[in-house]
Amino acid sequence: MSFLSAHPLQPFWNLAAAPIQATALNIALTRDVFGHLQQPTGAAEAADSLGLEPGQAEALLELLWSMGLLTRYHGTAEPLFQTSSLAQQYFMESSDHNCREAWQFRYASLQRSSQLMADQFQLSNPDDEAGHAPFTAGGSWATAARVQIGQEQSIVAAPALMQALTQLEELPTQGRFLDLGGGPGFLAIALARQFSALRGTLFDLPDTAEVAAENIRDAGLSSRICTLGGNIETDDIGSDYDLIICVSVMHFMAAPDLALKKIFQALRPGGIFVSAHALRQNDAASAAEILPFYTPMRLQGRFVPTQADWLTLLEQTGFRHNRCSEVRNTPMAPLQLSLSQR
Ligand SMILES: C[S@@+](CC[C@H](N)C(=O)[O-])C[C@H]1O[C@@H](n2cnc3c(N)ncnc32)[C@H](O)[C@@H]1O
Repeated sequence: MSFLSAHPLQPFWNLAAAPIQATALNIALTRDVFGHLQQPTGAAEAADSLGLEPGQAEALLELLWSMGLLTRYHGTAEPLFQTSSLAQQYFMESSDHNCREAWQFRYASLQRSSQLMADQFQLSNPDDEAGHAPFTAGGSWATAARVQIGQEQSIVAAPALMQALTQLEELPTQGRFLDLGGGPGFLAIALARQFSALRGTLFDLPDTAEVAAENIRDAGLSSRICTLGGNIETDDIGSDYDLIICVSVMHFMAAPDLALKKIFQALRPGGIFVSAHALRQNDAASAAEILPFYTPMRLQGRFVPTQADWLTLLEQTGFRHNRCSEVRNTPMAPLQLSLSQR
């Protein structure tokens, strides 16, 4: 089941992610990935022959597969990757149709032109704190919650998620909810507005929880939603919740299995856990919607599991009735909304 079609901003999120795909192709051509993958090869073996770390190779090969440049087979132990007929035809030196140098020339010259254009219009490089993605060094979640994630959540994510949540029959509409890693708080605000018998807690890092508290106060909902500042991995997140919602937060957990156990224990028996995260998909077209945005995170060692691995982890934690549906009109890429019961 999937909720709605893509957001009108989708082509523009894609534009922002296109440099990741272009960089991946440039890496592949520079390191002769297509020459090395003439036979179906696993990521570990490819890593060896390409001089990469196994995790690096896996993330790169999966991204190239989603771009139609590799074919992926299901091997017995791990997926196998082989140069696709398209890459064979256009990106191999030995081919009569080789366009490898042509593409790299255009790539480099358009990159230079883009920089020249920015210089001509005196566009400065955003080098201040607000310009950094918060998951890179120097970035701040609280600044992002106030500005960028604030916009994303209030204008795109919260309306999309509310549309999906209100269609879930099992969603508790009274009692206590927790928005774990809730950022600026607009989803918690929307939830409290929609269901007047729900009271909530928003948990996030202390500086970010303060931003949420301001937004909740501005929305006139301080009596129904409280905020709790802390670290999910080390601090108490409360207990006896009827509903826990967690959107795009697990990527940042060093030990996602332990975070899930904590979530499980914080629910009352029978309570509902709704998670919405980008999960890696099995078909190339779906993977192509997600990987340009999430491959850099994988390369930083962040948690971006496959949908199957996520469902297994939920089950191993003790959650029951786990199921996923897709929400397509979210910022950047579709999210998989999973619903589970303690
Ligand atoms: C990508 S944002 C998602 C925010 C919000 N859930 C949304 O969907 O818009 C990730 C959030 O997780 C929070 N976060 C990351 N690591 C955390 C940790 N260890 N403890 C508490 N919150 C954390 C960040 O502060 C941030 O608000």
